[in-house]
Order: sequence, then C-alpha cells, then structure tokens
Amino acid sequence: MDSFAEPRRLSAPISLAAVREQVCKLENDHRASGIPLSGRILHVCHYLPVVSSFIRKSPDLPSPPQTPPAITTDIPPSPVDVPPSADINANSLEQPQPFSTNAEDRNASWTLSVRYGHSAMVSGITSLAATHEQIVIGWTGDIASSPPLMPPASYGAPSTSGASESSLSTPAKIPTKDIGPEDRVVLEEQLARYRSRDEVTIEGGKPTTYIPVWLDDKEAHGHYEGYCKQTLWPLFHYLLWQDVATEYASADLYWPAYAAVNAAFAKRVAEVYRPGVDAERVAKDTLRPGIQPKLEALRALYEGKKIIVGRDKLDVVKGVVQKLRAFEKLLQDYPQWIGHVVLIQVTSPALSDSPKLERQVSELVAHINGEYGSLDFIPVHHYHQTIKKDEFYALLSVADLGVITPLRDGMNTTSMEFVLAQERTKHSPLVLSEFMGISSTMPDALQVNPWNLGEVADAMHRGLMMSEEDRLSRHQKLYKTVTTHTSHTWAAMLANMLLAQVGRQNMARQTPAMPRDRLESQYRSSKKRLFLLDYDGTLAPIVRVPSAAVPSLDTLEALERLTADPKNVVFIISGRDGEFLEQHLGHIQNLGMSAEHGGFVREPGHKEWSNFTESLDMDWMGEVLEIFRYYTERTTGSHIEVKKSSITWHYRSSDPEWGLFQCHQCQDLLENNLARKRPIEVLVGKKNLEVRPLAVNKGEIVKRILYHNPDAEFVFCAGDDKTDEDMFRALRLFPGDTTKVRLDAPLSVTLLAKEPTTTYEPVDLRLTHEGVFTTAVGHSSKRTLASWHVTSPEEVVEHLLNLGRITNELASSL
Ligand SMILES: O=P(O)(O)OC[C@H]1O[C@H](O[C@H]2O[C@H](CO)[C@@H](O)[C@H](O)[C@H]2O)[C@H](O)[C@@H](O)[C@@H]1O
Repeated sequence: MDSFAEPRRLSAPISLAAVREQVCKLENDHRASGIPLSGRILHVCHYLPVVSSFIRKSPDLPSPPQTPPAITTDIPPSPVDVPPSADINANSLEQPQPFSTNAEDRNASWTLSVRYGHSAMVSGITSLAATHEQIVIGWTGDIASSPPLMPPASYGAPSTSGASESSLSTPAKIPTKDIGPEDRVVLEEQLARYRSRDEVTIEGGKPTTYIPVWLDDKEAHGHYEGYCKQTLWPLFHYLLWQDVATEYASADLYWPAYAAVNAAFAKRVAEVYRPGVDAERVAKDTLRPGIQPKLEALRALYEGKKIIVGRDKLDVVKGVVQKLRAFEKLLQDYPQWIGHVVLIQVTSPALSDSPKLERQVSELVAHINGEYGSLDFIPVHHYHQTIKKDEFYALLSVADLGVITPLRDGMNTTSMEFVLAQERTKHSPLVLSEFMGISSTMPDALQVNPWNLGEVADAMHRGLMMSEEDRLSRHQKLYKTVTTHTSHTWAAMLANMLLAQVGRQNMARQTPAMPRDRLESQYRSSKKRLFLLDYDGTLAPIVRVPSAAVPSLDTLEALERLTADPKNVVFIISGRDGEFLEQHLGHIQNLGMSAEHGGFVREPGHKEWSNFTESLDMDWMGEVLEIFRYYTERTTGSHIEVKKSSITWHYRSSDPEWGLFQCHQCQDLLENNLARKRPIEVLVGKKNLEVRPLAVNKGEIVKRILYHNPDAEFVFCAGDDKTDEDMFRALRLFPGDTTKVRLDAPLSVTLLAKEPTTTYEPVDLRLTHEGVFTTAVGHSSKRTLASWHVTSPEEVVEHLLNLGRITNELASSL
C-alpha cells in the first residue's frame, strides 16, 4: 500500500497529503521493524535555526502575560515548528524589560524561538532526526532583547515570502559583547536542551544539539552580508561584476571579518567533531527498507515508460529552465518518445525566493504538458518541494536516466547519489553538465553543454537507448569514482591546493597596508601638509553610471575638516571635468581642484580655472570622437563622455567580453594610427578608454603643487587607477634620504607662463621619504608605484576623517 499507487490523475498525479501520510506510516513501520539506523551528522550553518532572546527583568514590575498564551501539547496540522518559548522557559511568560548592561544584575533569562526563513534547511535538518543524532553549529544571530511576538494561532508553514514575518514584532538588538560569560553559559545549556516541535513529535527521534558560535556582531555581518553575499556569491555564480553594486565588493574590505568568523567556526567545529562517512552512508541509505515500496509504486505508476529524473535547487544557475527546454527538444527531435518518456523534475526551494524563476518553470512545464501531453500522458511531472530521503532514493533508483545539467556547479552530490542508487537497480546512465566541478572526475557520464539544447536532447536520447552492456561498463567506472572520491579525498585535495596558493602568494609582490600610527604621527608633527586625492574609485566608489558617483556625506565631511586647517593644502586631482567637480565639491572652501587629468586647475580659495591646454593643438578631438562613435555603435551599452580637452569612451554597461574586445580594437587603432600623428595620449581606465593631450598628466600637477609648496613636510596622495601612477611616480622623486631635493619647474608651470621669458628656478623641497604616503586603493597584490595600500574608498575616507579629527584635537589643545 503506497501513495504512489494512487489512480493516475492529470493535474497532480501524486497527492502530497497522501504522500506525507504514507511517509509517516512507512517511517513508523520502519522503526517497528527494529532495524537499527544510526549515525551522527554535524551541520555547520551560518545561523542556528533558533532565535535567542535575552531578557533582563525588573522584579518590581508586574508581569503581564505574553500574547498569545503558552502552547502546550496541541500540534499544528502541518509539520511546522511553532515558537516553543513557553515550553522551554517559564520566564518567557513575563513581560520583557529593556536591556540593561548592569553586570551585577543576574535577574536575566533567555527565551528560544523558531527562526523564520531558511525553512528548507531547517526542515531538512529536522527530518534527519528520525534516524540521526545531529549537531548543529551556528551563529546565534543577532540577539534580540525580547522574544518576538507569536504569530496568530492559525498560521501555517513559515513562509519564504515573508508573510509570516510581517506579523512579528521587530525586537531590539543586544550587542553580543554585552552578553557576559555567565549568560553565555546559560544560553548554551538551554540550547543543548532545546527540542523543536518537529523533533518532539518524531517518536524515538534522535537528539539534535544546537551549539552556538559567539561572534562579534560587526564581524558576523561583514562575513555574511559582506564577503559571502557581495564577493563569494557573485563570483561563484558567474554574475557580472557590473551587476554587483560597486567594484568594492572587494576581497579585502570584508576579508578580515570573513577570516575571523571562519576561524571561530573552525575552532568550535574542532571542539565537537568526530569523524561524521559519506559514500558508505549513502550506499547504506539506498538500502533503507522504506525505499523498496516507493520504488515499486513508481514503477507501477509509470509502467511502460522510460523515466528521466532530475533534482535541483530552484535557482538560476541550476539550469532547470534549460533542462526543460532540452526535454521539449527531445520530444520535438525524437517524436517517437512522445507518450513513452516522462521527466520527473524535483526542485527544492533556493536560499532566496525567485518568484520569476518559479513562474517561468511552471509556465514551461504547462507548455510542454499542453503541447505533448494527452489524456493519459503527462510528459513532465514537476514537484517543487523538499522530498523525504526514501522518496529521493526511490526516484534515483527507478530512473532510466539521470539528467543533472546546471549552468555552473561545484561538487553536486545528487550526481553521486544517483550513481550509488543505481548500483542495485538498472545501472542507468547520467547526463551531466560539463560546467560542474565534478564533471572532470566523471568522464563516463554523457557530458553536455546545458545551453546547447540540441546536444542535451541528443544525449537524453542516447542515454535512453544505451545498450545494457554500455550502461554497465559506464556505471562501473562511475561507481568506482564515487566510492573512491570520498569527502576526505576532496577535502585533502582542496587543502593541498589552498596550501599551494598560500605558498605562491608569499612570492607575489604585496603593497603593505597603510600604517595608521605612522600616518598619524607624521601628520601631527608636520607644519605643512599636502593632500592629493584622485576622485573616482578613491573618494567615491566605482558605480555603473558616471553621474551617479557622488561624494558621500563622510567624504564631504572629511574634506571640510581637512581644508579648514590652515596647515593643509588639499587638492582633488581627477580625470573628471571641472563642471562635475564644481557641482559636487565646489562649495568646499579652500579645496583645490585639478580636472581632466591635469588639464585644468582651480587653486584653493579661487573660483576661476587655469586651462593648461589652451595653447595646445586640440584638432584631434573631432577625429577621436568619430572613432569613439564608431565603437559606440558596435558596442551596445557603451557611451561617450566629452569633456573640454579629453574624451572618454565608457563600456561598463556593455557585455564585458565584447566591451573589452572592442576596447582593445579601439585602443589599437588610436595608438597605432592617430597617436602617431597627433599629440595625444591614450589611457586605459576602469572600463573606459580616454584620450587627452600629451603634455598634461596628473604627475605634472603633483609636481606643480610641490613646486608652489616647497615647505610641505607631509603628503597623502591616493589613487586607484593607472592615471594615478603618474602622481605616485612624481612623488618617487624623493626616495628615503634626508638630503635636499631640487625640483625643476614642472611642465604645467611653464605651459602656463604668460611671458615666455619668465624663468622658473628649481626649488628645494623640505619633504623626505618618511613624510610621503602614496596610497593605492585596491588589493594588496595590485602592481603600483605607491608605497601603501588601502582596500576601498571607504577606507581612504576613514583615514581622512581620522586625520581631520586630529586637526580638531590639536586645535583644541592649543
Ligand atoms: O581620475 P578619476 O577621478 O579617477 O576619474 C577617472 C574617470 O572616472 C569616471 O569614470 C570611471 O568612474 C565611473 C563612476 O564610478 C564609472 O562608471 C566608469 O566606468 C569609470 O571609468 C569618469 O566618468 C571619467 O570621466 C574619469 O576620467
């Protein structure tokens, strides 16, 4: 008796309620059989599936009951957690009071409740309690100062749409550092005893122990929302960097938090880890007695038909849409399969909801079923749900073909589980995407490019038609791979690769991080200081649209503070035109500006601009514009920025590969044709190509500023791209000696000379190497002439704000 044996229906061949009922029954039967299933699983999760709320109570205040009242024994119809705080801790009936950090106050308690969201992960973990002892290691999450209110009694499953969350109150956060050691121990003890409602209802279920990892709040968020979400996730999913908010989802900004959190997790895991088998365990799992009846039910349900099975998480990179299209192509190109093959596609919810993708998949399934189905034949059976282990292995075992075709994936355990499940049944072949890490170790799978629908359809046909002999021979090789490439092998390989990288990294050139103390002490002791600051990518993060790169409030504040100090001379030295700089920074008193890579200068305290390009031959601009227009037409998304004496072609919003290719072509044309005849320089910038007059560059402006400020003792010069290297080069005129440095009149000074007879004498500078802080913005491994590096514009601004604070401090101490 099994739910899969239900009469066939057109819309939903298997009733979920019936399946759930049957699964419970089978599990109970299984337990009654007395066959011991054991094992321990260690889960490392970012968050524990339990929310911890910390309450300090004032004994003087009355304790009104919390709403709704405590839940005792009634179990909701769906297998869903309810907040068990009342069961766990009688104190939770009392009204939470505002948090106080009084260390003497021990009148405090913790309440635990279900964390909403991550429902797939939580239910997955809970379901394993039937057979496995489990340890869940995770961050506590932000500690709430009071328990969240309970949702209405009639609520259903935690909704990933956020519907349930909206009915909850948002409790205030308590900084983790304010939780003392004693309170931490109390929570750890409570968590060790915590049982979710599902665990409680699983008769004879094994215990799950929740172990908290205590993290610094800033590091925890920097790790997850910062490095994981902004750097790793886009990187490993081949998202275009231009689609990520800024380029400064940089490796370094959140790296310290990421490393610290990993170290904390590793420490905790090492404390509790015991050697937790995989291939062996899966092989055992495929023998579970619950599987056989389901397998037979599936066979009966799809009798006479070949079964293709796919099981993927429903996110874009898993290629479910492409797989469905390929299946349709199979039915188009090989119509003999219509009525004789079904695709059972199980999708589990992804980490974040994608209603658009869900809709796309449902529409595609409906389209294929409408187009190729009939009264007694449904080609695609799609189940968007988390399925139980027995059902999963039954599906894998009964399949005539496994199709796992992500657009990009790593290890993909489903492909391995498929091979193991097939060992005792049909030795069915596997169609695998070539874009998976595991594919290189599975050459006996039918490997395909998931984007090539015809190729995937052909592979499906080939797999379904494969001779028994070929199936067996391929299966045996795959089986050997899976059983010998255990998780231990993978871990050892990865560790070796990492160690090899670490070795290599030490050999690479690294620019040291800005020494904050040294910077501060040089700043304090200097009587005159220069700040020479690039704009884009240095004071403002790189963004997709140039006009959107406006200065932050912090940037403005830092510049205002520094320019207010009469000892400081502050210049913005940018490739931008004067109009842009004036619009966003023009109001700052005493801020000097140089626009268009040194072509123009506005002295501190002045309104008018000096144009160094006035006397230059600018006829080339029309020719460059024509060439840029040609490339703009060929490169969708690119555009031209025309400035007074320079032109920039931007391709940040274009297809990255095509944009870069076109950029190279255009650069080649400009350098090998126009630049040989005209006094121009071609600059390769950040997703741009710029052309400016040969005579001017940022280095000349730096020299000019030094020339006019020979008594400067401190220079902070920061930039992020190649044009800023000219500034660093100009400042490298003064390597670490204390002897006087003589500076000839820079080009920009002589260019501006109204009277050609004016002579500009060399000047002696007071600056020494120790007072020069050339600073590259970016990764420490970036090749640069700068002496120091910071990782992001935010870090530049932080240093500037700090120096501004020192100015205030020095002023107030006078
Ligand atoms: O010398 P800079 O201040 O660094 O200016 C260099 C160029 O920056 C701008 O373009 C760059 O930043 C944009 C905004 O973040 C970005 O969208 C673009 O892709 C980058 O190339 C600016 O538009 C140019 O005029 C400057 O020459």
